[in-house]
Amino acid sequence: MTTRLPVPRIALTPGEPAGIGPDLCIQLAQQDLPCEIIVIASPQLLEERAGQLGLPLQITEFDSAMPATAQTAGRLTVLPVELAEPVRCGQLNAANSRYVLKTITKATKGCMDAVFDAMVTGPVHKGIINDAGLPFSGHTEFIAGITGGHPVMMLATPGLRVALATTHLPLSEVSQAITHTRLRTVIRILDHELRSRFGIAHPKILVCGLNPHAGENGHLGREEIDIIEPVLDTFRKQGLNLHGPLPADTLFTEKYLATADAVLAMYHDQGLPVLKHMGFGQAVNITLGLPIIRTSVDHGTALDLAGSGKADLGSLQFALQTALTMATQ
Ligand SMILES: NC(=O)C1=CN([C@@H]2O[C@H](COP(=O)(O)OP(=O)(O)OC[C@H]3O[C@@H](n4cnc5c(N)ncnc54)[C@H](O)[C@@H]3O)[C@@H](O)[C@H]2O)C=CC1
Ligand SMILES: NCC(=O)COP(=O)(O)O
Repeated sequence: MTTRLPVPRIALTPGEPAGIGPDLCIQLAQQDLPCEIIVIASPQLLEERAGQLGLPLQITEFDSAMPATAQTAGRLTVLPVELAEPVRCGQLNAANSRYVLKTITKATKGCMDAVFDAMVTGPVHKGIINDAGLPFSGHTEFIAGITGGHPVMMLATPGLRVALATTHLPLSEVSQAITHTRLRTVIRILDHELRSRFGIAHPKILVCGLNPHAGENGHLGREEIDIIEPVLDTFRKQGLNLHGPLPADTLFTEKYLATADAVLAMYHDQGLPVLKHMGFGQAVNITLGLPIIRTSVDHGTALDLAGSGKADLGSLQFALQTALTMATQ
C-alpha cells in the first residue's frame, strides 16, 4: 500500500496592488500545480484584474480547516484582505500600503503557525510604503522583524547564486555596516543553509572585496585587510571553503564562477546586477536565516505593465518551484 504525501500549501502575496503582482497570480492560476496556492489579497482586486486580462478566475475563500488540495487551472483559493481604496493599474496609492504589509504579515505568521509550508512574495513598491509613513526597507528585513533571525538575501539562477552581506542600505552606509560580527553571521548562515537546504556537502563560496581591486593591498581602502580577511581566516581554520576577498570585477568571470557554489557580495548593487544580467526572469530571491521558507520574484512592480497581459511569469514560477523544493525535501 502506498501512502500519499500531503499536498504542500504555499502562501502567495501579490505585493503592490497597482503593479504586476496581481496579474502574475492570475496567470499562475491558469495552470494545474502540484501544490495548493493560497493568495493573500483582496478578492475584488483579483477579480477586476482577471477581467482586465481577459482570464477566467473562480475564487474560493480559504478555510484552514480543509485539507490542502492541488491547484487546478482557472481557480484560486484566496485569504481575503480588504484594500483601503480602489486600485488603478500603474498608479501607486499610499492609502493601500497598510494592506500590502498586512498581506505579508499574514503569510509570515501563517508560516510560523505551520498553516503554510512556505511563502512566495510578489513585488512591493518600497517607496510608496515609506510615503505612507511606514518604516520598511524590504520583505527581507520586514519578515525577519516578525520571525526573528538574521536574514540573508540570496538570489539564484541556474549557474549562479549570489548572497549579500548587506541588503537595502544607502551606499554611503555600507562600509560602516561591514563589521566582523555581521560578516561572521552572514557567512555562517550562508554556509549552513547551502549544506542543509541545498544539499551541498562542502560549499565553495567566493567572497567579494568591498573596494576596487579588493582594496589594492590597502591603497584603495582597508576593509579587506581589517575586517574581511580576518573573518575568512577564522572560518578557513574551521574548514569552511571560502575564497577571497576577491576583486568583484574578476570574481564574476567564468574562470572563478565555474567551480563556485555561491558568491558573497558586500552590497546589493555589487552582486545583483550580475545575477540579473545572467538570469533576469529565471531567477529567485530566497531569504536565508529565517525559521520559515520565503522565496520571491527577481523583479519589481513593473507598474508600466500592470493590467497589460505582458508580464512574464518566469520568475514567479521559479520562485514557486524553489519554495516547493525547499518545503518538500
Ligand atoms: N521583490 C520585490 O518586492 C522587489 C521590489 N522592487 C521594487 O520595484 C519597484 C520598481 O523597481 P524597478 O527598478 O523599476 O524594477 P522593475 O523590475 O519593476 O522594472 C524594471 C523593468 O523590467 C520590466 N519587468 C519587471 N518585471 C517584469 C516581468 N515580470 N515581465 C516583464 N517585464 C518585467 C519592467 O517593465 C521594467 O521595464 C521599486 O520600488 C523596487 O523597490 C524591486 C525588486 C524586487
Ligand atoms: N533587489 C531585490 C529586492 O529589492 C527585493 O527585496 P525584498 O523585498 O525581497 O527584501
